[in-house]
Amino acid sequence: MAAMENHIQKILFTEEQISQRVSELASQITLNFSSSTNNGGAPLLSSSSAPVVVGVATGAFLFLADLVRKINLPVSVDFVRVESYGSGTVSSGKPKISCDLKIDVTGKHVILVEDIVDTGNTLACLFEHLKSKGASSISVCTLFDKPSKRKVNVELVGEGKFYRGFECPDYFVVGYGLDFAEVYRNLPYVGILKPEMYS
Ligand SMILES: O=P(O)(O)OC[C@H]1O[C@H](OP(=O)(O)OP(=O)(O)O)[C@H](O)[C@@H]1O
Ligand code: HPA
Repeated sequence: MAAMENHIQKILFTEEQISQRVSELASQITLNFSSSTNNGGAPLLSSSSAPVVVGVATGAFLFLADLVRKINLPVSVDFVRVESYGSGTVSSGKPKISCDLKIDVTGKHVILVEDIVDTGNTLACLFEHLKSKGASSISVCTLFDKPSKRKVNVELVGEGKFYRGFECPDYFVVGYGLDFAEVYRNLPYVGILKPEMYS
């Protein structure tokens, strides 16, 4: 067994389950944004009306990379960096945007891609930010959703939709982008750490 696997108490979502669900989410997004199709073939959506897919760094980097490769639309891709957990397991409650978008999203459909929505603080902060930039719709695509921990709910903007991969039980989870103190993001699955790894 590899060293990092010895740190894991339990796997909650396997690599195969994640891959399958990412494909399903990508298909839903492709379908929802395809206004017309070419004899059942590729969507005719123009690149100017195709969505801007914004990954929330760092956690969403793997999910974003896997998701966009399965979306059959001429999307643009960008990142925004927001931090609120530092090296702990509890939200500071005050997310900070430490790196802004490169793409101008004025009048564009934006899909925010998150690894996890937990308290909702990060999403709420990003929604205010994107609304102030004039995005015409804001959707969320999160691989994990922990509704039991929610403190803030966001109201979707325009035709925005909420795409959710899995409901996550009330554990602090790591892997597939999710970290504890910046470690474990490169695990291909998602699980919980042994209690001794927090000390
Ligand atoms: O709903 P919330 O309680 O706000 O939590 C969700 C956010 O927390 C994590 O980011 P974090 O601040 O740890 O930064 P990271 O992406 O660099 O790990 C995660 O990647 C989400 O962006
Ligand atoms: O469960 C979690 N794991 C890692 N990062 C997180 N950020 C919010 N919730 C989590």
